Amino acid sequence: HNGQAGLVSGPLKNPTHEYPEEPGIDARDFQIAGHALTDVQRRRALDSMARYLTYKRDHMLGYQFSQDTDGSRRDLSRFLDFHVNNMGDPFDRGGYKPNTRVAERAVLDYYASLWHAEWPHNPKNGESYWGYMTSMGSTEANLYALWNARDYLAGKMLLKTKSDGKQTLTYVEPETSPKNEKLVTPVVFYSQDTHYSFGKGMRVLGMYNVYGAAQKFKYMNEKCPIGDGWEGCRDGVPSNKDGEVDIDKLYKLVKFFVEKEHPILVSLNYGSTFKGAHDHVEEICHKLLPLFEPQHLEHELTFGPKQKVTRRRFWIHVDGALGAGYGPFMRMASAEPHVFHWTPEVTLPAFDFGVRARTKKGKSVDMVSSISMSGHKWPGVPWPCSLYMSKVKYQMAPPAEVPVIGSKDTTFAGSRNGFSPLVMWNALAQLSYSDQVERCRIATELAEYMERRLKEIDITPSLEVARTPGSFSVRFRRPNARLLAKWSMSEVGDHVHAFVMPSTTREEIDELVYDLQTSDAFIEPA
Ligand SMILES: COC(=O)[C@H](CCSC)/N=C/c1c(COP(=O)(O)O)cnc(C)c1O
Repeated sequence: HNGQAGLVSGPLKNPTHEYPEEPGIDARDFQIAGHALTDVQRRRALDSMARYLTYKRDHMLGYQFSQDTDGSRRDLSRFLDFHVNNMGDPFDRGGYKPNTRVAERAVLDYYASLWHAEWPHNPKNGESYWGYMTSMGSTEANLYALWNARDYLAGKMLLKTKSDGKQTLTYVEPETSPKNEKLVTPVVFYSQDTHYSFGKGMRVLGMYNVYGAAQKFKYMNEKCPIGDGWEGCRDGVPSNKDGEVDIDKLYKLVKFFVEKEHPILVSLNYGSTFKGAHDHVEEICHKLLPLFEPQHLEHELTFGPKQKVTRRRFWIHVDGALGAGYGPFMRMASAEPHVFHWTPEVTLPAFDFGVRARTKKGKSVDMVSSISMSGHKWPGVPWPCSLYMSKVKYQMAPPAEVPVIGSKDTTFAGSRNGFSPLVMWNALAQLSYSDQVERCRIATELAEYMERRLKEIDITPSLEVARTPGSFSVRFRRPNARLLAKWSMSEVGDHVHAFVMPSTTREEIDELVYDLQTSDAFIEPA
């Protein structure tokens, strides 16, 4: 239509843009313009979408999205009659009353307990947890972790609680001068297997990884502390073949930047994107703590106006987008096989707020500052959402009390999804810890089954099947585009992965194995 006022033409019938098409979906059925579609037109479009999604749901093996939606439609469709919005801090009442904060807080408490945080949230207790459910996926939770860490490490504003329990904003801004710039410029360490959205977050926040910091602060003319050279750190800290961060190289790089007086931000994967690997969080924390003593542990920063604040100058974040959802239950089963009647193939590393290390003087230090987890991966919420969790003592100052929403707001967004907390709550409320362990057992057995069946496929060249122990991701050589689309495969180089989730079935695996044995499975049509 020409955008003029008055009569407008009907929907365009011949799209001028060549959008990517999906078989079974005709873009022309979905075009909308000046005239409303008839009910028949709308229903035809929606029916075609339902048919398309049904097929794709039943053939989705390529992403770590559980396809079971835990009865959300059955139990929660009535809530689509409400305009819920959890804007503001989840622990405030907030001015917008159609909200589901009580469910959000219950979900946060559930994971705070599983992740060994002090709960319930208590603004007067710096050691107690604080967190919120995001409107985006773990990309938002990781972005928030980077932002929280950056401002904490730079000595920026923090929520403070006065003796009378009232929360005030203590304005702290480091008295930086050019010579002090390094004091407030954190260097971000993460493995090369880290999700690409982490790099997005760093660009948004103007933060530096090892390579960027070496460039900005002109360390490139010094010998890189790891053999790979500075170029070898461009995309993060090198990983091993299983997708876990190389601990020795991480240590050497962190040591280099501690000695340069930078604050240190380390993000560790727990269930990495492609290989489903678990960084050894507890071992890494124990190895790094001596580097942080004493200057990075109790560092006094002089702030204006003439305030001194003691801060840590390191932050350990755990990107548990996938693994923070199952990790607690896998570790429960490993710790008490007699209770759960199953022992996982490996004991996954400790990863949460319960990880502590001892200083040289024997003082016990809590090491993990924040955790992110996607709700739409292991738990099965049918759209992107996540949890961000940290501690009150690290919580950033909100913009001053926000009268318009009747709440302080330390979350990232303005309006916040209030439906996700309800879906998460409903999913969690149906399952006991034993049920959760059973989900892990079934998924593990299916991952082992998939690995075994794929390895039985005798083709040349080999399928190169691989699975990191303890991972639900089975990797193999990339098949043709038709099979990639059929199974929604995620590819890295000339390999793909199939992720086994609680919704995966043996039938799906058998059909995938059949497909991979067809004569053209690895041949692209001319
Ligand atoms: C190829 O797989 C992906 O890109 C998925 C997102 C789609 S679900 C697989 N992973 C997202 C992800 C993210 C980003 O989470 P989302 O924003 O929820 O997609 C953060 N951290 C890790 C370790 C991740 O694996």
